[in-house]
Amino acid sequence: MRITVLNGLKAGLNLRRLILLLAFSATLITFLNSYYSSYQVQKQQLIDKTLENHKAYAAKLVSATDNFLLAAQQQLAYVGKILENDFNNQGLINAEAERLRLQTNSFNSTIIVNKQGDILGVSPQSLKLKNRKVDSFGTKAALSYRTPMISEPYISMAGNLLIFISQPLFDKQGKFIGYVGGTLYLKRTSILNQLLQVHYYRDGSYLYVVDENHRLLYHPDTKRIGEQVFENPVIKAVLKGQAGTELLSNSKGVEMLAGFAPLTVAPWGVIAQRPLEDTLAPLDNLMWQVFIKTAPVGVITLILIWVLARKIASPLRQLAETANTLDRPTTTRELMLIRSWYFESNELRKAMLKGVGLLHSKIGLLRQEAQTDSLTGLHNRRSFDAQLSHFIAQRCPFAVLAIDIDHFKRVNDEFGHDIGDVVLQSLAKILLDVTRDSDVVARTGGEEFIVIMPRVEVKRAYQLAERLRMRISESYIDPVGCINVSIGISGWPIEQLNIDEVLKLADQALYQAKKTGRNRSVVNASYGQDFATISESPILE
Ligand SMILES: Nc1nc2c(ncn2[C@@H]2O[C@H](COP(=O)(O)OP(=O)(O)OP(=O)(O)O)[C@@H](O)[C@H]2O)c(=O)[nH]1
Repeated sequence: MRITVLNGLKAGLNLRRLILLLAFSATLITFLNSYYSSYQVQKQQLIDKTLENHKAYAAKLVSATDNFLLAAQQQLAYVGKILENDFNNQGLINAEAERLRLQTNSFNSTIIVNKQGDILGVSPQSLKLKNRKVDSFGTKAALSYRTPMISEPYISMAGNLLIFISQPLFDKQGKFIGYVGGTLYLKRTSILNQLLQVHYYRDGSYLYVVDENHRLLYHPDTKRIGEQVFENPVIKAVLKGQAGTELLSNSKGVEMLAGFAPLTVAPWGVIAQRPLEDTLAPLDNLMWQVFIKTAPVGVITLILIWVLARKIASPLRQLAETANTLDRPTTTRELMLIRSWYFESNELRKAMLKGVGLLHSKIGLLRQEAQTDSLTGLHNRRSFDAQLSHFIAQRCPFAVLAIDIDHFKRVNDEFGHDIGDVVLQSLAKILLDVTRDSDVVARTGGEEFIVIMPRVEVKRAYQLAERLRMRISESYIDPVGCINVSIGISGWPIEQLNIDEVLKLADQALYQAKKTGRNRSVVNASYGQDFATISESPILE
């Protein structure tokens, strides 16, 4: 039973495992939760910060580009001022075209055109455009619109993708006489892409510029310059004149954090963006560092929880195990040895100790009651049998006296049953008084008693029986007076005799004593004729 219970405790759920489960899961959930929420908060902060930075970055680039375009237009206007009074001076025209390109480095090429579209001046000369008629989209548009202009991108007569910035020329009367213009190459080195490239970061951030036709005017991937991009929410927003931030998927499906702003001088938009993955890469590393730093503390915490769980569960576990064996005599000592170091387990142990004390005293009482004759306090039949078995098991020889009160019915009849009980109690006292401590005195029936005398031979038993009988017959029992008893004697061991036969022999001898006149002791005849003779004790009536 004990083994089964212990196995049950080991195999199934127990307090220690429950505490461990609870503490482990609470710790793990707390750790994961704080780890996850800290990751989420930091991620959001990083995204917000990156978006804001890129918005500011786009705005800064817009301002720089606006300034550049304004400056470029001012330079053209200044050349116009010089030429309007002297538009027939070919030398001046050549010199101004050259100065415009080389002095400020704003343009890749410059041209000065009359109102008929004849190219009067060009720089660099290598373009070989002088005296030719304008033929490209931008140069023709400048001729027809006659206003300060920034063209959309187009392929020039010389085969370059470019934009054309122009300023109309008017004479003193305000009549249109031609224009001065400069190109910015989009795919080759120009002041514009130098300006934008300055802000190229190595952290994965990049920017691009689009015009009103969704065409890329600038992009770090020069192959894409000139490409039109329509399915991009940020481009749509910036071309509507909006500035802001957005987390979007680009044309290649890559998640981007974008800040954007529109130009004021041209219908263009600047978009600065950074892949989300690149933005979050340092965070992943940071979180890994946090994990590495917190892991030892986490492991130590789990070990502490494990140790504490054992310590908390240990006394309760021992109490639970002991609770299954409360009837064992060693239980109290086992309970005392349990280290109940906290209030509840200590109270439980105290309660169990109290319970075990009560249980043991109750068991003792019950055992005593179960073995005692309630009227006389002598051994009862069950206890007598047990004692007998003990002697037999120990191979201890003994003599048996079967004692019966003579004419006890008369006592009952004359004095009543209660007085009869008093007589029985008095006889029990006399028997205890006369016999030795090692003898077993039992009341086995109404007025029948048996005395077992260990290590006493039958002959000696007869002498003792006689002494006993004499003592009883001399004892005055109020109000009955003196009573007599008859005693039958047998002994063990005798070859071939078992215990029932020994008792039967004692009974037979008692019957013999009654039959031959009562108030006498008779040894069973099977112990020899001598005993039969000596047992003819006088009848005292
Ligand atoms: N007071 C009392 N009487 C008991 C008790 N047990 C048995 N008796 C009585 O003991 C008497 C036994 O009577 P009998 O068996 O006739 O024996 P006896 O009168 O002693 O006569 P003999 O044994 O032949 O000498 C009966 O009257 C029973 O009622 C008991 O516990 N208390």
